[in-house]
Amino acid sequence: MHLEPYQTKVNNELVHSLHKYSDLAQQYGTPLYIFDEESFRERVYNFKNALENPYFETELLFASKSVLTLAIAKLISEYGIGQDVVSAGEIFTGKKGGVQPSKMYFHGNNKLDEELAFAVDQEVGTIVIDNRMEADRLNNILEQKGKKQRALLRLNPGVEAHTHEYIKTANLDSKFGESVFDEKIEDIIESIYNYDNIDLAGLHCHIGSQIFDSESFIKAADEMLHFAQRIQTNLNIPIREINFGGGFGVYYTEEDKPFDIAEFLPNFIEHVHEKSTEYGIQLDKVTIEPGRSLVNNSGSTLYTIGDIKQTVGGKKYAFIDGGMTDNIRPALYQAEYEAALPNKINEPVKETYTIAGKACESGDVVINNIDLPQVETGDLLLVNGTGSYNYSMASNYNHIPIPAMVHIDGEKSYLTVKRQSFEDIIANNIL
Ligand SMILES: Cc1ncc(COP(=O)(O)O)c(C=O)c1O
Ligand SMILES: N[C@@H](CCCC[NH3+])C(=O)O
Repeated sequence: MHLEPYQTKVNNELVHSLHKYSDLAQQYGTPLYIFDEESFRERVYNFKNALENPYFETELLFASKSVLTLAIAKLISEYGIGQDVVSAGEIFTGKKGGVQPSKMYFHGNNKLDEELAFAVDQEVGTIVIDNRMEADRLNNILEQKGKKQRALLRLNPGVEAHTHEYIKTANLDSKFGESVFDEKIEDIIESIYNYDNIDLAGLHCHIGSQIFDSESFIKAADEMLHFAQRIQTNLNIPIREINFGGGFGVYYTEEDKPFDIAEFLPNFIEHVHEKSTEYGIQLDKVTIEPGRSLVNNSGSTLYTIGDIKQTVGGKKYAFIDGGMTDNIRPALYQAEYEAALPNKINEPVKETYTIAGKACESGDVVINNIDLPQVETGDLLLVNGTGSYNYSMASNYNHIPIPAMVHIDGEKSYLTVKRQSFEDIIANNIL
């Protein structure tokens, strides 16, 4: 078996600060979600820079389903980016953290009446209508309140994105949006446009998540612009904004080859400009709403190794004090991660381990077969690339408390989410 030098297994962005981790573990305990503000700021800056252009207004929105806490919401508002929300809960948290509702885009395939009413009352800037029934319900709510609401319609452009089945969103049977291939699509758009209380500003699409083929985004843009031309020509309805969603792939392991956003986005914007000019569409605004690619590699999770077990079948387990309750992705999507032992960073690789969590579930494995130096009880294990869809998908299965979260910024660290207590877990129980 050939084992590579240990350091190459570590995501570059976090290598420089490996020495900090034992201090953080001492101060905050483990398991611990760690969020690096410096790299997040840098990514926001790169995205914003790459969107600048002389043709139309652009806005960067953060898909807050990927991770949302009051502290993250505060950063979003400080960095002047908008928020993609998918529930009244996300609107509530975003606003509490300082995001202006006018900078929110409200998505979701079954927004409840209460949620729509809440969004309208909070003066959420844009509601992304998912389907014809929702448009009808929204208009009724607006009529009752005597209000007008800016909206986009979510379309499914039918672009095939090569990603995990569960995180594809634009195949023909997707539950999201209305299809451009629906024979009633023009009627649907016309009736939404004609509602007195809905200001239909344009269209939205999102073709899936963790996508590495930049061509898929170009194809989706072509489809959307072509469709916008059809709507403009056949219905005389102007499309002023297109929101192209998120979905840019990120690095988890060596198999992932993300494209460079700073290179891709200016070309994408240029392409959108050229195509919209060719089709005679006067776009005022273009929006994108990445989640994962803004935060994933700013996040890591620090665990403590507990027991180590050699099975009769020959597998060597190193158990951690967390697992699928703080990171469901390996169990849900066979997602892969890299990890390191911060206190043994210079030691040579010794053995292959399976990193398993403590939940009562055989599938509670965070990393299958990772080569590490000799792992001992009490070692710290740092799993990289957990900044998105980890905290936001955490659960209390087995009544395991959700870990604390700490933000680091250079030498500074501060707690942003307290570790759950057992009392917190049963806070809503009634005896
Ligand atoms: C509508 C919408 N926008 C944005 C996102 C963010 O995706 P990602 O985190 O892959 O950038 C998602 C999630 O897939 C989504 O459903
Ligand atoms: N939660 C998924 C992505 C879903 C994106 C939201 N539509 C993940 O962890 O990869």
